[in-house]
Amino acid sequence: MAREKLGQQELKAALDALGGWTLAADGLSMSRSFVFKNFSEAFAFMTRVAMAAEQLDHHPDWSNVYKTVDVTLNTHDAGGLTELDFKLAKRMNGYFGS
Ligand SMILES: C[C@H](O)[C@H](O)[C@H]1CNC2=NC(N)=NC(=O)C2=N1
Repeated sequence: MAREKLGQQELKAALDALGGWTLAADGLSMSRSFVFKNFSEAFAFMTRVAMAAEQLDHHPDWSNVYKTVDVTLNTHDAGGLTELDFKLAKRMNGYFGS
């Protein structure tokens, strides 16, 4: 259920409700850049997200340069975006504070 690809309308609604994330041109993934005050804060965020990712068994594609964490989410198995991506994205927004 949680790993089923969302339909076009579900996807639009979920993205609007979430806030801050951009849908890729092909519609198969979504991305957000999180910018922190410094490296420590960026890495603390990544640590919290890593715990959540393990809990959900759902993991981000991400990179970190100094105080910026660039994240892309999708569900490989489903070949697109699923409920799980939105669960993880919501946690990230929560840890970030918006
Ligand atoms: C076996 C295990 O459940 C899968 O490999 C999980 C792990 N984490 C995952 N994370 C993401 N982002 N997409 C997946 O399809 C995925 N699959």
